[in-house]
Amino acid sequence: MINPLSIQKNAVVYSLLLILAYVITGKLGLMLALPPGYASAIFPPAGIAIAAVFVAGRTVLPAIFLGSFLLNILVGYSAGHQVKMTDVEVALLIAVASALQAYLGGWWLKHKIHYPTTLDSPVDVVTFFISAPVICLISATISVTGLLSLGLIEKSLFFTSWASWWIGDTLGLIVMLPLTLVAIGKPRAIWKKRSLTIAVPMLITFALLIITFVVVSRWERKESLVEFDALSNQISEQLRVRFESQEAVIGQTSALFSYRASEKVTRQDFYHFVSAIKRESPMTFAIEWAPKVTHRERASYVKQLSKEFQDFEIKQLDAQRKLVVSSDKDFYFPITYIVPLKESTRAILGVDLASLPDRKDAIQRAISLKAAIASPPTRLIINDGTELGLMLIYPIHGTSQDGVLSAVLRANIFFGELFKPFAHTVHVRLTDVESGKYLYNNFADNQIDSLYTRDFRFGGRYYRLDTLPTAQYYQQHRGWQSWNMLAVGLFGTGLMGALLLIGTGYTARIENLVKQKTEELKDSFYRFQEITSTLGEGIYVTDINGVITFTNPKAQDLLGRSESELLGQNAHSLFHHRPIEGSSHTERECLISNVIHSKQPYKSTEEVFWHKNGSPIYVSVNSVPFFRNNEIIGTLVVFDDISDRKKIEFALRASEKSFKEIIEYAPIGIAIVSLDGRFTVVNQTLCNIVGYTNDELIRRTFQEITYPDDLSLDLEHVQRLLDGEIDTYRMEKRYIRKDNVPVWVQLSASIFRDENLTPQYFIAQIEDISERKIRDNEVHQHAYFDTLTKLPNRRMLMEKLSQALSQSEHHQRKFALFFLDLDHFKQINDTLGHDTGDIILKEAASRLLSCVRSSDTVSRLGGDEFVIILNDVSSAHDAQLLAEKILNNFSEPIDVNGSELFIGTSIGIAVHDGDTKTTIRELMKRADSAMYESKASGRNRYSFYTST
Ligand SMILES: Nc1nc2c(ncn2[C@@H]2O[C@H](COP(=O)(O)OP(=O)(O)OP(=O)(O)O)[C@@H](O)[C@H]2O)c(=O)[nH]1
Repeated sequence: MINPLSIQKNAVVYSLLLILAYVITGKLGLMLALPPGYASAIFPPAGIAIAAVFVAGRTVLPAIFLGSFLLNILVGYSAGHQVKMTDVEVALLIAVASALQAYLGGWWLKHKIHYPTTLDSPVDVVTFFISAPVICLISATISVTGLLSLGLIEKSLFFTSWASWWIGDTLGLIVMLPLTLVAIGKPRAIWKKRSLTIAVPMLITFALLIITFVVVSRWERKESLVEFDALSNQISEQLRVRFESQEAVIGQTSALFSYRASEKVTRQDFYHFVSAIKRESPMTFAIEWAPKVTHRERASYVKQLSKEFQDFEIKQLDAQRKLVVSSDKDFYFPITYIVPLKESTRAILGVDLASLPDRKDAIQRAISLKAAIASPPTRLIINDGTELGLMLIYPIHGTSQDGVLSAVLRANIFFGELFKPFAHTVHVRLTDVESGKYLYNNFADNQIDSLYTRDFRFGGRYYRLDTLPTAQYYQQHRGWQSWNMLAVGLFGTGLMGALLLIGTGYTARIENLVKQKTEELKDSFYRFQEITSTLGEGIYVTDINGVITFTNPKAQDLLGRSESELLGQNAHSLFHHRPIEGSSHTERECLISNVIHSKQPYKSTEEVFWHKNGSPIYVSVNSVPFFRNNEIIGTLVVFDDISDRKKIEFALRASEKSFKEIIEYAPIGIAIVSLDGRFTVVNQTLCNIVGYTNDELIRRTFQEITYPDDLSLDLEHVQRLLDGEIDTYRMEKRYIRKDNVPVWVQLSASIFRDENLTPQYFIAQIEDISERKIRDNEVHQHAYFDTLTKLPNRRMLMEKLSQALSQSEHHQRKFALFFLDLDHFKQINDTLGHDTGDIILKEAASRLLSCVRSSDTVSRLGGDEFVIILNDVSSAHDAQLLAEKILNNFSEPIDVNGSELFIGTSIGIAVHDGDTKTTIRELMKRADSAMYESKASGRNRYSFYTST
């Protein structure tokens, strides 16, 4: 919690400090001012004040006002030792101007350069530098105009005063703002740091500058006073001459008395003689003769003088300095002769010189020393009695009358006339050393010390001549070099400050940036290290020369080398210089290292690195170039141990090889068939089965080489496989060999699906079953067909009969069963031989077949017996037609080895009408019995079974 009381207390302390700083730096600044006036090359408080407003705002204005006021009062006080009303007015005026300037300047800077500021950007610093002289126009203009209107500076000095004021404030601001900010500015950390980098160099430069300025300005002042010294000497010399001239005047006058030693010097004599001398010495106000008159002689003396001057009396000054008749004294020195004698001097005739103590003293000394003695500065009796002057008194003794001569000198005239021509350039002060009284003084009130002093002895007294250059002299002889040097130097100091601000700001920023970046880098390095240390992949970083600069623990582990064994080594030479087989490759040929040159990432699924123990490590590698500012600076290589994968690969390759071999050498045909039916992999056995070479076969589809009759069933199965209804199927089918011969095979097919159960391809196993088919056919033939005639045998007949019977019953269709027995066949056999008999039998079978439709069945029951199933018989008539056709056919002779033979057949016909109760056996029996009927009826005929 902030204590409001402590804030107030702080505010008071800060205000006091600001006032103190203002007054002290102001006083110091003014000490550098060139006389006359306020022309200081630097006025630090102006800068402090503006900086204070810039930092703290307008709350500091009262302190600035007070500081300025006190400073100017102090200046006025030290000048005059007492504060006059004008001093107060000036101080108030300047305080208002200073506070206004500080307020507007601080506000403007705050507006342009936001506070808190590090004041280090060139834009801010230039803004400050441009703003400073503009801001400082305020106080200079207001204050100097004020001083002019108060009559404190001459019109002619206005511009130089204004300019030096303005420059002083500007330089004060330029120099002090950075220093003030160093002292109290925020951000504190930055400004505090700058006390060494900015404040110290600036203050040292500042101090050196001031020392140089003081030395140079002293020298310059000395130079400027050369003329003053000459003038002072001139004045002094003239004064000496003038003093001596008065001694001469009095000496010449005394000669009159020596010359007329025995006679009385008459007024006439005196007038004539002294008037000539007086003409030669116009600065002498009057030359007087005052005889010594004793009290006893007083009456006669007065009486005698009264003849010339009515109401003559010996007079003296009373307490009010009024001339009254002298009181009685032992003796008197009444002024008797006076040149010039005019209205103003006539009044002092009769005045007893000895009635005034200082003059009496001089008279006595003159008489005793017998020399010209000057009186102390004294108020002359002439005019209103206020005028200062002195008298040079010379004793006359041993002549007709004793007395004193006195030369009266009016200070204003006597010295003024002398000093007047120098008045513009030199202040003169002439002091009577003994009394300390000034005979002449045109020094200013506040000037005490002189620059030139000379002592004189005149009339037995000591006088001191002091001279001092006037403001005008200074004005005319002012050497601006030192001031200019100081101003330029201060500007340079400010400029140096500015450069230091920019420089230190830049340095601080860079330092901070470096610090921050270092932290970030450290952070990111630790993070990087942390991440990389936990990674399953090996990582190493190389510089542009392929030298390792970083490795992670996994890389060290995989390569079997410690970090120190890896760092600083060339990665390629150390563990990637040769492949498993073949000769070593150079780093330039190495694709991982070549990333440096190609500037493109390189990815390899398989590379070989070498373990320290000499064993190969199979790795996948990702080599990425590192760039900084578009310049490649190295590579980051991430590698992963793929030994496990490699083992599996080897195993797979081996198993694939075995698998291929198995397929290749399998005794059955094996094929991988794409989903659209194309053979993609086939083995030799399959090629052999279908008569195509491997290349020919894999250009074909199974559809192309499937026997057309078998295709639909095959495709049906395939569809069911694809639909997932079945996993495998088996079928016997035929392919068409390359030579167009169908070949029977047994196909076993399955489908391969990926992990998403999406069908990928078919796997087909194909077995050549041609031989089995033939065998089966033969067996079938034997089982169901008669070997001799190739007609269906009894077994087949029975099956066919069964079918016919069921179909007949099902469809309510009729069929007819013919039972045939060749007539007298035994006889043929017996006479012509068994072979002939066989021929007859085959011919009979052939003729029977030629009489029926393909849908009918002709079978040999055995011996010379045949049975025909005549399907779809609409009536007995159909059977009758066939019977007749057969008989007719049999009527044709049979050619056996060139001999014509005739054979007849007896036919028995049983027509089945769909009666479900009738069995095969019954039916056969009926046909058989009908046949017997035909035999019995004479053979070579047909009979229908009748139930009677
Ligand atoms: N050549 C030959 N003769 C056979 C074969 N099978 C049976 N036979 C003879 O066929 C003759 C059949 O005679 P039968 O039908 O009994 O007598 P048939 O001479 O035909 O007189 P009918 O039937 O009364 O006209 C027998 O002599 C059998 O030996 C055969 O496969 N080949």
